[in-house]
Amino acid sequence: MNLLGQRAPEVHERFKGDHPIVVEGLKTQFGTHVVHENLSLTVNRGEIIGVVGGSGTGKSVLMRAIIGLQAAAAGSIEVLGRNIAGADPDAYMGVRSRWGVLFQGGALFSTLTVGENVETPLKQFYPDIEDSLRRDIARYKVLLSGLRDDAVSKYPSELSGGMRKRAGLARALALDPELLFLDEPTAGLDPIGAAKFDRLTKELQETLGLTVFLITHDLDTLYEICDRVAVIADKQVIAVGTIPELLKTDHPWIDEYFNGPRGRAARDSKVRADSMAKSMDNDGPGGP
Ligand SMILES: Nc1ncnc2c1ncn2[C@@H]1O[C@H](COP(=O)(O)OP(=O)(O)OP(=O)(O)O)[C@@H](O)[C@H]1O
Repeated sequence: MNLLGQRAPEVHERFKGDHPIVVEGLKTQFGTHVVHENLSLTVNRGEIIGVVGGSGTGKSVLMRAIIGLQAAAAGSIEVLGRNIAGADPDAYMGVRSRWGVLFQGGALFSTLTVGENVETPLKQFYPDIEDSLRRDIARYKVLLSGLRDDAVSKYPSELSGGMRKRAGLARALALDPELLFLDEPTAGLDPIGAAKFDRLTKELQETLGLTVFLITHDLDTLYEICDRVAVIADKQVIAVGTIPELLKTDHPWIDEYFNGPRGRAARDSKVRADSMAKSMDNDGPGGP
């Protein structure tokens, strides 16, 4: 306990197991409206898993259940080896400090500057950190998220949509998380901004060793950075695998999603990008 009576997060080692998220037999519902029924999903450590599905199929509710914000009517949810559904408040706070979340729209506090937004989780979980150190950590996370130094003192209303996403990402990274949850991070961004955000996500995953749970409708994101994709339909995860693996399934939604006009365009653009990268590699630095 610190002087304010708050419990500091327990000291822990990084999770070394193979599966930082294991959901089994999950049921969620609002009144009589059942969103998930017997849903299971296992996420591999270090991967970027894309989560797709039609509107209203329960992608965000699944994320909220995994991070303990949505009660499960049945089933089990294990995050970083801890049972989330039945965790007591202390155990929950201990594991809660080990993930970061970028909600749809960024969910920044509008009355706080970007820097203060990023400082918020640090204040909550590490209230004993000195002010100047906390400010320095926040500034570092802002830079890590690809914003300029002067963004630290700006208010969310002074930022573009893309910058707000990066500010939300900086806050999600505040506690050096092992898991990063991103809910439609490229929604509303222009294609160039979206591609930059994708690259940033990939770089962070690789350099910080993150596992990323990424909800998206963006086919380019799936092709560019996701190791596997989980498809939600009919209240369950109906398939999970690499895109080539998913293409072999004969579910009509998966077929239409990946083989429809947008799916084909995303695939063609990925093939073009790969072949350009290959020819640049072959030409080498001295090539034409
Ligand atoms: N707090 C809530 N109260 C009642 N129903 C809710 C609540 N939150 C979500 N729902 C319902 O749960 C279902 C799944 O919602 P969710 O937001 O997870 O869908 P989604 O797959 O993320 O959709 P989208 O792709 O449009 O963002 C929807 O029918 C939604 O109306």
